[in-house]
Amino acid sequence: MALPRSPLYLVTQREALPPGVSLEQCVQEALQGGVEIVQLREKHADSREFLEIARGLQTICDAAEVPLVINDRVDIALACGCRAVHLGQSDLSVKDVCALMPTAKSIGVSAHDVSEATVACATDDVSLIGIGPIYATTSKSDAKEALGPRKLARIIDALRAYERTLSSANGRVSIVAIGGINASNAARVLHMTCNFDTGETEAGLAVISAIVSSPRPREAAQSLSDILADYRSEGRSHKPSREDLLANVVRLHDSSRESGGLLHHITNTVVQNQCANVALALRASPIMSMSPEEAGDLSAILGCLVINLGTLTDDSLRVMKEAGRHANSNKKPIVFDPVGVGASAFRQSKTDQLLDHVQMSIIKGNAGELAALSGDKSVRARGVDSAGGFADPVKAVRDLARQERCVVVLTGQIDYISDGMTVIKLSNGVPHLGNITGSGCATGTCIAAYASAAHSMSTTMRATVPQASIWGGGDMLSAAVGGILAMTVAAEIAMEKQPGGPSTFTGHLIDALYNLTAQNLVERARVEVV
Ligand SMILES: Nc1ncnc2c1ncn2[C@@H]1O[C@H](COP(=O)(O)OP(=O)(O)OP(=O)(O)O)[C@@H](O)[C@H]1O
Ligand SMILES: Cc1ncsc1CCO
Repeated sequence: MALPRSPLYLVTQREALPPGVSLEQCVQEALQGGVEIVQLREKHADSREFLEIARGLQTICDAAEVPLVINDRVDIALACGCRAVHLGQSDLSVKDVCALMPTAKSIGVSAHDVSEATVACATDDVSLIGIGPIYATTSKSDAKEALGPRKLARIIDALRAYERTLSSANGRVSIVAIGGINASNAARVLHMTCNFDTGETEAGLAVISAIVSSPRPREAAQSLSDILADYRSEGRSHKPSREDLLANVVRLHDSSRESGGLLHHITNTVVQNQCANVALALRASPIMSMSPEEAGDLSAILGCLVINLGTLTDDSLRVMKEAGRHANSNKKPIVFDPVGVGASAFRQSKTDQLLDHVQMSIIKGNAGELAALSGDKSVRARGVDSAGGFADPVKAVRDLARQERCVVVLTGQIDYISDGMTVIKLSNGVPHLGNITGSGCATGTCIAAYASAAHSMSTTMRATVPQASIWGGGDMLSAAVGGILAMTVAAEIAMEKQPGGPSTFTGHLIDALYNLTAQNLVERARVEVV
């Protein structure tokens, strides 16, 4: 029986069953809900009891045509006629298991980092690797530090890159993510494991308590199986042309003028007023709220959340995490502006925490900020400003979009936008934008206004990146193009009013944003799909 590639994988734990429920009942129901592999894991049973349970589950799994895997105990697997085992790092080696069980059909191995994962996949004998723990878990007493979905993605990327170097006929190993996964965090895990070339997840989900401890294991399995299905069936849509993009921007512009959304800003104290005025000029409704207590209520009605790191404190980080969590579970877009992230170790480490916790839809920053996010030391930052640029900005935005699985916007004299596949170059704008504080922050507000429109039009406008559609609920690539065009084209119109300096320029800029038409955007757009 071949293993499914990204399976819903149940690991048993009798101690976690609700009172009165037998393991057989639980597994039976879980199989009806869509579980595709069952692993029998018994840490406290004696050998005879273990074998008896294994035989019972083997019968149930055979009837459902689902593979049963025995954790750790090759002797039990041999005795019950099961030819699949799963091994931890301190269990028997793969080589020893192959010697004991030459007829093994499937060997799985647990891994916590790139080195353990690559060692496991170097041999033809391993067909599945379980990577974890992804989140903190109570199901394993000796569990290592939680990896989080971003580290999981990096391990999978490294593993797949390593597989490509293998000259043997090794097939691609199946991967499952394990540790603290449940219906509320599963989509984030799958989002981060999506392969950019196929649009499908590279990993399945292994769960213990989310199914075993549920009073309704069939429904619990079914909801996880439905989430997985979203990440298997999404086809990748075509790369948009310049004409497609501009047509999308026009639709977003018209929609936002008709009914602008609510833009919840968690932003810095320097630009609050300016961003609220920019939102109003674009017919959106701003609300600057810093209370975690109301983040849930706001999330239910908002069009887009803006998270801006400008004057970060531990208190504001708490609000960002709480609002981000709500926005993610309500599938609302989030625009993240990592202002000055490279300026201090404090900002860098808090940003890492935030990105582990919240899936952004769009990240917008100058070169210094984006270089800090991607760990590129070649671009320097000066506080909140950038003191240089990328040697290859096209590659920089594409790579960061792939790393963070979202749309990335690089601002500067030339702006670049990528969803990880397509890169768009925008050359509108005027130098005065660099002479007023917070023009980048206000650009984040412009992008949020178009992202809100994209979210509300998500049923009619399909995203180019399937996984972005899950988190932004709409075409975030076109929204980013719309937001940048709005700011830079309005700035060009403002300059034509001949402002005396940065202060009058700011006034003209708000007026130009207020009077901006879709025709202005299309006629002036200097946009190129690279
Ligand atoms: N020299 C320039 N010529 C044209 N457009 C520019 C220039 N400098 C900035 N812009 C535009 O200004 C907007 C803000 O980008 P910028 O890179 O200045 O943000 P930032 O550094 O994050 O700003 P801040 O920290 O003040 O908020 C972008 O839309 C960008 O296109
Ligand atoms: C100057 C400044 N300092 C923190 S945020 C901010 C606004 C521009 O990013």
